[in-house]
Amino acid sequence: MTSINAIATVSLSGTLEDKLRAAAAAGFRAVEIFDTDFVASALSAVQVRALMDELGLDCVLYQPLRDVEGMPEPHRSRALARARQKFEVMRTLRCDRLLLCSNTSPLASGDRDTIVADLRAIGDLAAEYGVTVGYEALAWGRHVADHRVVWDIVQAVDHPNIGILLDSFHSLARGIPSASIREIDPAKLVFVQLADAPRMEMDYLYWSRHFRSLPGQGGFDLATYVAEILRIGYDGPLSLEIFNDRFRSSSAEMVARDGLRSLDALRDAAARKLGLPATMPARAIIEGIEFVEFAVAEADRERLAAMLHGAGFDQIGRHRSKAVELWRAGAANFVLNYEAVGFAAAYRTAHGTSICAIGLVVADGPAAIARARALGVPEHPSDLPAMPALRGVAGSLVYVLDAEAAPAIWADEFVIDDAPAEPRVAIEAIDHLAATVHHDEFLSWQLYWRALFDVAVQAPQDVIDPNGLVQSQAIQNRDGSFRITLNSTDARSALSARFLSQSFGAGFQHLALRVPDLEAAAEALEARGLEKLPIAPNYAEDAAARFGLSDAEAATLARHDLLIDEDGVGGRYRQLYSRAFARTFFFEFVERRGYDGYGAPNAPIRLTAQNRFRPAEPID
Ligand SMILES: O=C(O)c1ccc(O)c(O)c1
Ligand SMILES: [Mg+2]
Repeated sequence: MTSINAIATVSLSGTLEDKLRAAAAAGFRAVEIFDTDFVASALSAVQVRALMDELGLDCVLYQPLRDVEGMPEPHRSRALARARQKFEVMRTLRCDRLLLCSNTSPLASGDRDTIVADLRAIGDLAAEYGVTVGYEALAWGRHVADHRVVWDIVQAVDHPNIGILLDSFHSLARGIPSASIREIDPAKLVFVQLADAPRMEMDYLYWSRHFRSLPGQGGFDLATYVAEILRIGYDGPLSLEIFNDRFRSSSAEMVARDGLRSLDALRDAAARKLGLPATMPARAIIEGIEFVEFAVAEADRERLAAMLHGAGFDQIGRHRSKAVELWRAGAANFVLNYEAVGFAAAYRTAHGTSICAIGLVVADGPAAIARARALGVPEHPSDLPAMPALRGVAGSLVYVLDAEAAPAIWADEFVIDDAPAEPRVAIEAIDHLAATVHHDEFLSWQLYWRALFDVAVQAPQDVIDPNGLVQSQAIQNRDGSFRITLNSTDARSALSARFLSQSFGAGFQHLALRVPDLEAAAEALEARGLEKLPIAPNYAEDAAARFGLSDAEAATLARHDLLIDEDGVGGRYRQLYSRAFARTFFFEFVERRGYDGYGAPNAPIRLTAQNRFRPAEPID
């Protein structure tokens, strides 16, 4: 089985030197050098080779050479001259594979015999330098845009120095069946480039150059693609070639680290498809959210207690030895941590009163931790051996509770009071958590959840905030008992951006609680003093017309400031929002009747309502 992981320099930000250093620091031992990165670099080929020696990197591909086959003179001779010059550079770099991408020039001939003859000429030249050329079908190639056509041409060329190069983006963007890879002779498969991408309706070139992502961050079935490649016996490098606008402005170290993690997770997924022995435990099955932990500043104690009370929670326990309280409503547990030292205290210092950790119940706790280790996800020392902690992308913690051990934690750690006399709001459980993350880290968080846990993603949503566009991605387990949405924006004044600056970093901005009947819950919440988010009166009239509501139903929406959505196939969702605590987090109450989404059409209504409470910008 193949084992070399590589990354193309084009995937990483910075100068060529920055890119090489980041790749090596993340643990890569091999890279593809992107032609423009080298041409633009202040380093000579000799210096690049010396740096790679110092960093322990091999150059496994130089790429691309463009617009060669089918060109009329004088372009044909020029193309051969360019090829020779690249072969000279490659000799110094000690690189023996070159990527030739299919011609996009309007001058190019589609005549098959001409293309075959030109590839033979390139092959003869490559032979002089001991180079093998991999011919790649660009999805937008002028005459060759499909790897099946490339394979047909490569067979006709029949030259020892000319083979096929597969790039998952070009194959999967065009919907070419992965089973077609079985036709390829592995001895002629020169190299494999991998990229994922979100599914979009867009021309191939623009989609490829701006929206590629790491495997596990998009919508392609890369596990099947790689399984087919390994099935035919390919044992060369698997290499990430990611053109992505976010990555161009992100930390090269973060992208390189995520890149290696994504390849390891992908190899694992492909091995499972092939029934090969696994190298790490399977993605962990999440059974639910056991608790959410708040780091609370002493000064916020009363205000937070009032808000939680209004939200239907009661304190039902105290920690046996720490300044920690347990608040509960139904199956939703909130842990309020007032400790002066430790993780929560440090988190509070950095972010203010906020959600600092979540506790997830997984089917097999030790296996989940073993997988995290295999993927290089850092652990955080935990006081409780039964509850190890993983670091989330932005520093909050994910406690991992084994399903067998979870029920014991409360009675072991806490003195539990009798049930309070006041009737509670009929809260069932935590429905979902909404995380707001930095624009740069949006894809990193996605990979984190998708590589570690057995979750699926819904289609990404664009949400309109009155002050800018927010991208939202829902992630959930199979039975919907774990749901999280990731939200990010680069619009400075959007609510989620203000949350990031107000709370000094990414975190959970809102938490949704599921109730069986939102009208009854609204009455109970109002009786307990919940401060609701007022919704514009225009909304109920619009919703009544849109969903054919009775006058009574519309009046209920208006009276309780509810939002409603339907999925058109019988599913219905109703929502009620609280005001925010200290401009940082807020609650949502949801009634979910056969509905699997998050009320995305209502997000602009809610965001506009929240915007009314936005404090005036300081004048500076
Ligand atoms: O977008 C491009 O031009 C381009 C270049 C080289 C590649 O390997 C590729 O997949 C795309
Ligand atoms: Mg490519």
